[in-house]
Amino acid sequence: MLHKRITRLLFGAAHRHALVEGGLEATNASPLITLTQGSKQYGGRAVLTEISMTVLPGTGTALIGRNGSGKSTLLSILAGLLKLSSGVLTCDRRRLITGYAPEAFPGLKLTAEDYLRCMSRIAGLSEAASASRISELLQLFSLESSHNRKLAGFSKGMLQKVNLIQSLLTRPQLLLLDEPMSGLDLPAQARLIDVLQELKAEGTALVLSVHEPQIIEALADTVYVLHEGQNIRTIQGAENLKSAPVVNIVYTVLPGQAQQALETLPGVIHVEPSPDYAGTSCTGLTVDQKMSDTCLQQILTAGGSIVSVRHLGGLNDLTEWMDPKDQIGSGRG
Ligand SMILES: Nc1ncnc2c1ncn2[C@@H]1O[C@H](COP(=O)(O)OP(=O)(O)OP(=O)(O)O)[C@@H](O)[C@H]1O
Repeated sequence: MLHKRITRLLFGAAHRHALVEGGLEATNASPLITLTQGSKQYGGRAVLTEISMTVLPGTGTALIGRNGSGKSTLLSILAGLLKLSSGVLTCDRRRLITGYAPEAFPGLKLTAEDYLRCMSRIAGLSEAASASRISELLQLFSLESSHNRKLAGFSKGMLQKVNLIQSLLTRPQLLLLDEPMSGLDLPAQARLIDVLQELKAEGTALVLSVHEPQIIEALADTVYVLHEGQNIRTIQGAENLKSAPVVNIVYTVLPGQAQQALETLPGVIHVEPSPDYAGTSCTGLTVDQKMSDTCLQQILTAGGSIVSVRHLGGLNDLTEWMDPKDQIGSGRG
């Protein structure tokens, strides 16, 4: 009974995706899942309205928005655990290996190790593979000394670690995490970011709901802002996904060597050609705000002229939808 409940709760995702597959084996570049105009209603009340998104392998997608904006609902739909009221969710893989860590995780009567072994069996891991992966992950999250304790006696942060571990057991192609940092201490947050960056580099697609800009900077390529169930804004591009404020400087083209020296300065995020100004070719450079004075000085010293300087807020501009916390990140390393 418990076995069935856990399967439905946490591994329903893989089974459901098998049902909605497109039928063709996808190439690396094709989307893992595509949601087209997905809407969800509860008792006639709209909680998601015509959301469209595409999730590619090796990418990070962040969902942000205030409480009740629809993030968890959207993740459950992507996991295949919740049915759309209208719209279409397609999966381009014959069988998509999906990891899903829901927002709330039950304090079961099983020990952490028994629970994780049970989840590994359901996922089809061999006894040997399961033992070594569980031990590796328990160690990573500093839970090895609690492996024999019952989950019912775990703290919120410890339960969240077990929740994350179960989602990582099979090295998923698609990893859906609902507020993954919730309850984690700073070292655990830093370790989780490292693990997620590694998985992403290996091709796992991440979709996570988050409240912290620093996490977006570390992991996201695209951010969807949800408000009252609608996607009111989509943000892409490294220069737009920095947690600290950035500055965009447009200047007249510099001699090759001077330009190269400028580009190698720390804090430079992005360089691209800019439209001509008064018949002179220009370059646009985006840089961390704290390095902007150094860049301006270097441009002038190299004989360039400054055409414009624009201050961009970085993700902290989105405080309406997120909770910047300076201390996250500082616990890293
Ligand atoms: N089973 C349900 N029945 C009725 N309404 C629901 C149900 N589940 C969620 N909702 C409603 O859907 C809306 C979106 O909820 P959801 O949990 O997706 O928001 P969220 O953005 O994840 O919020 P939070 O940041 O608080 O976790 C809310 O108004 C919520 O009350």
